[in-house]
Amino acid sequence: MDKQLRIVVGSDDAGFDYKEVLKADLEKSGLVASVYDVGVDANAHTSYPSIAIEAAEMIARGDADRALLICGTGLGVAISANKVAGIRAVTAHDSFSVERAVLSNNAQVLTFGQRVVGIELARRLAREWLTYHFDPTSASAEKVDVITEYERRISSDAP
Ligand SMILES: O=C[C@H](O)[C@H](O)COP(=O)(O)O
Repeated sequence: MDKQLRIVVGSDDAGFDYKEVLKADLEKSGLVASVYDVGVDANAHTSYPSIAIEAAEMIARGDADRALLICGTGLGVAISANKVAGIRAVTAHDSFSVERAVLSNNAQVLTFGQRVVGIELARRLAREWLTYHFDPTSASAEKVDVITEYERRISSDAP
């Protein structure tokens, strides 16, 4: 099951160093089907919303399963990814929150802040993240459904 995951990684320049380390870890893990990098590249300065929206849209289109996004705090990429319909993105810098982000919230996007969390903790959390899979028959599913239903309602109400 783990091998089926298609992961998108992305960062702004404030998260570039962590993005490169975490991408290499994912590629070496043998636990993911593919890793796709939406940037930034070294010396690039694309802002965090553009990167996060591109990654989130890949998930919304069904081209990827999850995204791991890094900026200075992890907050800007989470806010931006959450603007894409159907996307649930969270910043989580502790083990329990990473677990619950998947098992409670079915969050497809995990974000870290390079200026907030140490690299070894970030690497550990990313490894743990891969081991969790949302159970659509769990008691948490109906709560996530409320979010999905709200999104459906507001998009059908839109002029
Ligand atoms: O959430 C935003 C990020 O932390 C970003 O990397 C830095 O943004 P700023 O340069 O606007 O502080």
